[in-house]
Amino acid sequence: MKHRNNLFIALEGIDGSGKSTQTKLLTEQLTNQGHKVYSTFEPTNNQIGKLIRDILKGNTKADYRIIAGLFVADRLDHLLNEEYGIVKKLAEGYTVIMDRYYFSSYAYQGAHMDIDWVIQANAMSASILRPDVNIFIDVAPEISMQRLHANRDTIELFETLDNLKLVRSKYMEAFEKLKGDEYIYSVDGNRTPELIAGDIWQKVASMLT
Ligand SMILES: Nc1ncnc2c1ncn2[C@@H]1O[C@H](COP(=O)(O)OP(=O)(O)O)[C@@H](O)[C@H]1O
Ligand SMILES: Cc1cn([C@H]2C[C@H](O)[C@@H](COP(=O)(O)OP(=O)(O)O)O2)c(=O)[nH]c1=O
Repeated sequence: MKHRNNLFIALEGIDGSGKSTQTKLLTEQLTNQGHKVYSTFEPTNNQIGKLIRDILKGNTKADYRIIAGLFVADRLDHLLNEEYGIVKKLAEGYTVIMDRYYFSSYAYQGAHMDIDWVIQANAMSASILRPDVNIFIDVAPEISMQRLHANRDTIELFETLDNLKLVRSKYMEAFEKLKGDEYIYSVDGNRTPELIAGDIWQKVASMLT
């Protein structure tokens, strides 16, 4: 395991698993400890990410293979953009927290097509930047659906119980396939935000110099 002053951390999980909540708590914790933090998310709010969100809302129709390709393109821009790219942010000494990265594609696009194809399609991103740790917030699909319905007006394309169950199983399949290449830390997300944040902080702190 790497011990560094600034890390590249990816948070993963099904919809409603608490990634945004934990990104916020981890950002606060790291900032309090004096780290420079850049927290960001995929799909992005940039041009390709906006097109993806439009498709997810059902406003624009696109074949699932095109959606997979758009996520690849959005991710490469997110890494390489000269203004806001993550490669640049890491070089500037920021710890980068990503709310979703390529494991989201393996799980969500892998639910609709050959997972090995999705992994291949993302090989360039993986060769540019692998997270120091992929943190998987593991929540029962039934619980995350309850959270989404309690807190949201709109439910997106992938947010049905059957799909969340399928996506969770695809995360597991991808973790198993890539366990030799990737560092994966799974945390029980069926608890209070504070308990989950405590486990995540312990893990991250143990990786920092
Ligand atoms: N551990 C938790 N227990 C109960 N509710 C939670 C927990 N974590 C987040 N929530 C709530 O569930 C909803 C989804 O959480 P969010 O952090 O937005 O998840 P994600 O980013 O993974 O979709 C939000 O309304 C949030 O306040
Ligand atoms: C990054 C990524 C997200 N997605 C999907 C997962 C989500 O359903 C949707 C939007 O992501 P997000 O805004 O993170 O939703 P949530 O906060 O509910 O988790 O995009 C993919 O299908 N593939 C990807 O590579």
